[in-house]
Amino acid sequence: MFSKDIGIDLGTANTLVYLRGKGIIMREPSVVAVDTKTDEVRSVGHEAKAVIGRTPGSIMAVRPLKDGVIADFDITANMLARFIKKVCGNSMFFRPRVVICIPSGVTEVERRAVKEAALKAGARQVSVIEEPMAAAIGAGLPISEPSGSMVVDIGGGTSEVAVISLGGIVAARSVRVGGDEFDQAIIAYIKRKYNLLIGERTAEQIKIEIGSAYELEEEKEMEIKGRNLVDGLPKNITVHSEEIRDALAESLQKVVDAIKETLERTPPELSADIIDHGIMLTGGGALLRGLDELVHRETGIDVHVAETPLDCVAAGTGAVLDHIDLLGDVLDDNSTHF
Ligand SMILES: Nc1ncnc2c1ncn2[C@@H]1O[C@H](COP(=O)(O)OP(=O)(O)OP(=O)(O)O)[C@@H](O)[C@H]1O
Repeated sequence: MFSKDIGIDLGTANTLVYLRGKGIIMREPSVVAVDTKTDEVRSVGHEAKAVIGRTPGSIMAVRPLKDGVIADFDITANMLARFIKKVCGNSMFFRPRVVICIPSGVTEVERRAVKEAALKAGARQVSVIEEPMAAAIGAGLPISEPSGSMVVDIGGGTSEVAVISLGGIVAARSVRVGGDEFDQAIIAYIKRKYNLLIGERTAEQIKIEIGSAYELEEEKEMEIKGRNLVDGLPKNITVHSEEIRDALAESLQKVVDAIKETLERTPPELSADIIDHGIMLTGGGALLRGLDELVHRETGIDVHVAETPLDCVAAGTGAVLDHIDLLGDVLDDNSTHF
């Protein structure tokens, strides 16, 4: 009754925390600012993201998870601990039970490492849930029924495609392509075409403001600032949505290919269900304009975008906490008790 059970979506781009009975209570970028002289963590989340690309020599903004894997374990553990403290307060009197969702590409060693980090941060019991399963539950798909559902979760570091039936993953594919690669593709394009160097934050802004996967009814344009590689001076240019679509095409094709490969490996009865129910897109990448249309054109199947794509995974971990009796089976069975 007093326990603060929490669900955590530990993503490469964002970390979200769900508090049982309350809903999502924290959304922060998975970024840590570290003082390289003392190895001290200065700040995490929004505060740390604001300094990316703007840090003085001794302070470095790090993203401890990259491409769907934990690039720096100690910093990930530190970040997780700070986030858990933030939502549970400093008093660890009522230590939380934690359901944590991690990218499905992580190794067994990393999975154990994340559990350990959560325990070190004060959790009483830690269970892990696969990302596409959490996304499917969060998007409201009928995962427990004997009917096939397809979910495509496009995050920062990875895109996960899965077909789920009877509470289990029947076919799945994970590719290390997501919002980060889209941003890098934009940086490379602008550099090649305009000799202009832009930062990751600008590239993400361009993607969100004018990026698209399919022709737009009304094409858009945006003025951007960067550093001219010819004379080294700051420069403004105007970019158009058609150009950004070109820049993104190759990366998007990798996501489409992963969907097609998963469909090819799906048992025929479940394929029939997917044709009836359509494909569900979740994760921040699902917000890219026209992505549903592109996937529809390429597969011939109806595509739906989840209502709040960025929240699906966290909402899914929360639903498991709220209905542990019904959904507990989707957790890995060897939860770690302290
Ligand atoms: N409106 C938008 N259009 C396109 N991309 C967006 C939009 N809003 C957010 N994104 C992108 O979504 C990504 C973050 O999505 P999300 O929070 O689902 O990832 P994550 O769960 O942290 O990553 P992963 O699943 O790889 O661990 C970022 O790359 C961000 O730029």
